[in-house]
Amino acid sequence: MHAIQDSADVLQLILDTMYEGIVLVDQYGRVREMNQAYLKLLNLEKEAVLGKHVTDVIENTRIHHVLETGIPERGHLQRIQGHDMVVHRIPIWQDGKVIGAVGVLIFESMSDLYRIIERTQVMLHNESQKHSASVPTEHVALQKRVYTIDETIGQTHAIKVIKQMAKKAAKTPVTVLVTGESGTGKEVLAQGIHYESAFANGPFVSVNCAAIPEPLLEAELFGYDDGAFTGARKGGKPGQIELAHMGTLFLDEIGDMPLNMQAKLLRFLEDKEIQRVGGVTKRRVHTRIIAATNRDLEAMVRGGQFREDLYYRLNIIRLHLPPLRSRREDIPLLLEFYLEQVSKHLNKPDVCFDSNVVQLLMQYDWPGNIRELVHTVEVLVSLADTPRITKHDFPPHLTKFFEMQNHETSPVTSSGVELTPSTNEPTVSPAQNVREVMANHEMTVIRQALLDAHGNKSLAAKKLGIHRSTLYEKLKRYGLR
Ligand SMILES: Nc1ncnc2c1ncn2[C@@H]1O[C@H](COP(=O)(O)OP(=O)(O)OP(=O)(O)O)[C@@H](O)[C@H]1O
Repeated sequence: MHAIQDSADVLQLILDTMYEGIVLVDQYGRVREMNQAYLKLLNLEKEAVLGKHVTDVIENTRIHHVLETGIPERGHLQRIQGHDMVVHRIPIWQDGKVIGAVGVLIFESMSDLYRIIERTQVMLHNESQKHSASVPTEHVALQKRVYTIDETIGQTHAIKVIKQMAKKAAKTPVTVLVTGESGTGKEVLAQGIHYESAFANGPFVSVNCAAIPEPLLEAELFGYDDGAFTGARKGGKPGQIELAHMGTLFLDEIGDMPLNMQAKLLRFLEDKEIQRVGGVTKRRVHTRIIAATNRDLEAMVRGGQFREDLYYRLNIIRLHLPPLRSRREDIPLLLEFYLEQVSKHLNKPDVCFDSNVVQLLMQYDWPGNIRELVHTVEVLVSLADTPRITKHDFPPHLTKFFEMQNHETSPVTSSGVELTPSTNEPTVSPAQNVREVMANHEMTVIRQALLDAHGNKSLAAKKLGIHRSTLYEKLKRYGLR
């Protein structure tokens, strides 16, 4: 890896790595910098934009107004190339004068926005639940629960069985292990259990064990006391376990928890007591644990990467969420639900799917499961030029999937994508089994996503609608780098 030369290189690298479009203009509104993401979206070369007035480069921009007013505009909608995009326009002040402005275009972050909104709702819900202890019960009844088990979408037999089991689990305080591929709804189900359990008045605390660097995980989970380490906050800090007191602790990606932390978690499960890092006293914590993973814990136990005793402690009630491709009848329900949600959010109430689109999407494999479906609906709705979304609006990886299917199926109609399961079964040679075909397809989709993301794995994972750790696993499995 080349050493990064100086701060200018670092800045350029940061700008060009971001997937938000960034434009910098001087006090006269002339473009001084535009990053790769923005250039790619506008389909322009950097040389063609530098020095030009921003109004000659970006449609419907108001960045020159921001230069005049000096007032930032955050989260505004701007129509570019027929699509509504969310932008920030930030003036740069120096010595009491506006010397330029930065425009940030967040053109692919609808799902991020929704996730923030979802989290805020959960936080608000938790807050209101905390305060509700002192208000009359009618107020509690009026509270809108964010996710109940019944609200989660799914009518297939497998899902109905899981919902029934989840309801039973909610009535007990025991540990639940939720398994299933990334994006199948493990956290949604965990929230459903929480809000229907005796812990519902307490907080739902979610910890992603894969997202926290190993050295920080202990302090994050168990908290720390005053002076536990250099830079430790004065007065110490409670850990996530303590914060989940009287509520639910959701340990996501538990399979990624390092062995030494597994031992500490096991001790907590046995004693129900925690000791903050650098602390001497023990604190009793009453919380229900729901753990989740997309990894094969049994294989990890056999391979010595996951403690057997912890596995048995966690695996008291096991709920396995099947991948979306094995419950295809739920796809139209999910499409309908998210179409309504997204079109409301984007203020495009008339948008609908061509019936053929739903039929096609039912045949897609959804490697990123429901998360990928949600993301796809967001992309389709936000980029739709006309109210009726057709197959021509599909993102490239979907079009490619159906082209491949067409290639493998016979006969195909003139439109090329009129596939129905009864008439156009994929022609799979006897030597190939379904698993092989699916793996080949998955490999192609991943390769394409990596190419599209110029090798940036986080971006590729985002495009695929899967978690980064899942992408790494798949790359390893397929020997891709
Ligand atoms: N049954 C469902 N009904 C409606 N939306 C769902 C359902 N299940 C999941 N979703 C949506 O799918 C997305 C992914 O769900 P969730 O985060 O629960 O998946 P996960 O299995 O925990 O993923 P990961 O393993 O990557 O953490 C979220 O946007 C969620 O709202």
